[in-house]
Amino acid sequence: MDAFDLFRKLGAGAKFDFKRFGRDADRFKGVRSEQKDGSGLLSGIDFFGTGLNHVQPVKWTEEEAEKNEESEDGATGKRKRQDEAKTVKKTKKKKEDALSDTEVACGGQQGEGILWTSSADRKSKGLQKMGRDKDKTSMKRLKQLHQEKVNRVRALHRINVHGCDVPDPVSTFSELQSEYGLNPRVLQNLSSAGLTTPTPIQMQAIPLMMHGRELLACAPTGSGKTLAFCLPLLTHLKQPANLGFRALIISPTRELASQTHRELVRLSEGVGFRVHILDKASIAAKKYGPNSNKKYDILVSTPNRLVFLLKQDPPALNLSSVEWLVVDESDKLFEDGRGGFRDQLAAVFQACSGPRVRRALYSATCVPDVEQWCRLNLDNLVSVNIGHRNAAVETVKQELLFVGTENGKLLAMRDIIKKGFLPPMLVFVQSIERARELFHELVYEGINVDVIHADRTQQQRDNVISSFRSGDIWVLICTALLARGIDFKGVNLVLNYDFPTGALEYIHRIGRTGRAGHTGRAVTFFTEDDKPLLRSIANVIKQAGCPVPDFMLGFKKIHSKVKRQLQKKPPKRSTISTTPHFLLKKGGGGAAGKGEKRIKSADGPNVEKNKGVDGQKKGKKKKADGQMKGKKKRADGQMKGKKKAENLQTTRKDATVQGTRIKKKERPNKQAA
Ligand SMILES: Nc1ncnc2c1ncn2[C@@H]1O[C@H](COP(=O)(O)OP(=O)(O)OP(=O)(O)O)[C@@H](O)[C@H]1O
Repeated sequence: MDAFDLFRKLGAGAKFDFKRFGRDADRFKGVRSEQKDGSGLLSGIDFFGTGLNHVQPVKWTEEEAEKNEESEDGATGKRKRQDEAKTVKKTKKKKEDALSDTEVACGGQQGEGILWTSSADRKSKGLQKMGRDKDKTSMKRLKQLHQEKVNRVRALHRINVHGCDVPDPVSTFSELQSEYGLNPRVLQNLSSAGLTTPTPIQMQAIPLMMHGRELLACAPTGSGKTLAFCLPLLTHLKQPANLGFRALIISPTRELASQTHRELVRLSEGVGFRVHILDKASIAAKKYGPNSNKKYDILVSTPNRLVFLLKQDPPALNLSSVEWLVVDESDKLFEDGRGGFRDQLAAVFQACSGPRVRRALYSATCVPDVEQWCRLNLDNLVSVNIGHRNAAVETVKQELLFVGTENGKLLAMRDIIKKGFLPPMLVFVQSIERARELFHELVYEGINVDVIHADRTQQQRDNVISSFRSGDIWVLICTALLARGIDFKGVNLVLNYDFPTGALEYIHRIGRTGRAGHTGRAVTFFTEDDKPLLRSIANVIKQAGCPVPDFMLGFKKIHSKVKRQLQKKPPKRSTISTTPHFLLKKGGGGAAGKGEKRIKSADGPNVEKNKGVDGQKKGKKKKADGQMKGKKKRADGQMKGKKKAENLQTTRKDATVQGTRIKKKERPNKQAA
């Protein structure tokens, strides 16, 4: 027996993989059988060119083998039959595939003996069907891999999305240029502002808005929501057009509106967009009324001013060209009753009557009411949440401090000042009256302190804000007016002198520090009176990873009705003031502000209703904090003018005021009203 015979015998019955070993078969000059039937295909091959065909017929496929075995069994039964049917189907398919493969492999040259083609040849001739299948599979696989990558990015940045056909998040600002046509000049403005990488909310919300999707976005305080809605607006509008306002942004306070306005102006520098903010109603009516030239593109406003203009006859503003309506601090604007803006918002939505209007709602907190409204009213809504909903920002170190009584608060506050703190500090109180009282207590401590609330004139408010930004004021006492959206760079400490009226207000208040990745600290005083809300605030603190005593978490949960009541009407607290009332009145210090006259705003009664959030008091006679008297004005104890001494009374308090003023002179407050 020669080597060939031996090899052939050894190889008898073995399957030969022609796909893999086509070259070898070629080398050994295999001959193709003329039989078309696959079963005879291999038996016709003379592997070794001996002219003899001793090779045992080879079973065609494993399936066929199985089939044969089954039929030999003679097994019956439904399941078996089903299995058989399946197997037959599979076999048929495989056979077809094999046949077509064979046909391709044979090059269609029948009757000339088998001409084995190499695998390279077969590839080149294209195993078309297999190729197509392969393409499909690889496309599917690629898609799957891409989705996995997108999911990983979202998980990494804690981006949660709900909705269909959500575009992929972007990871750089330049992607916005290449994929969505962001104006290169805007990109340049971004980088000049030092903004290089998008924050998580920007990564996901910007592509969504670029695709024209209506959106409910919820992301922590200081996480860059403003940019997340400003960039898509600028891209969508492309360039200035004299069509009237095409984008509208509503903010709950005048301070926030002007901050957003500034941001838009900065971003669109060099592009030419006309970004406006509603100022005085009378001027606005002329500027934007029916006879205006419509040379404006983007409007930022508080709801009250806007509604005031819309309600004029004829309306002093036309919003029918609006293509994007953005509601910032959406949960605040959806609040109804006192302090809320629901009715005004409804009027604004109605006025944006154009067929192409898209809406986006943003906030750091989200309430079920807003979510439900969005589900019912927005088109193909997508909701985006970054991290946990309604959670405090994790970059703030939060503390709760029991201070016993109202007097205890003042002592604790003085203690903070005495021990030393790093300015700037924001101090929140629950009412305008308490803001004044605290101011008059602290102004004698010799620190740069000022106060802001809705009863101060717009000019005073603007001055206070810019002084605080520039570092002239170190401690700023405020009401809820500054709780939302205001972006003071580098606030180091937020002090909740009065307990917040709920968890959401707490989240916004403490969010004035620890912004854009910076760290901050928040201290919250509490007394027995604050027990009902202690549990929910403690939960927020715990969720952010800060320690809270366990007993607080165990307090009884209060009914949501009680919560709502507390939100609207915080507990009555005894006065902060340590000076008898009659002395304050006599001195005109106005701690209680009793001498103030309430003056109706040009914005109508709603402003009055919403004081503390969106109010500007106007009129011929203005008195802020009871400080202005006739022509002589004092801004919360900081007196100006030549005849300051006239205002000084012979009270202990006024003597101290004088002392404070001397200190103030050492650090002149340029912006003081
Ligand atoms: N991509 C970015 N990279 C770095 N800083 C950014 C980026 N985007 C925004 N910022 C900065 O982060 C700060 C906070 O942004 P912004 O005021 O938009 O926060 P916010 O999410 O609207 O907060 P709030 O809920 O309190 O209104 C701003 O000073 C802004 O300039």
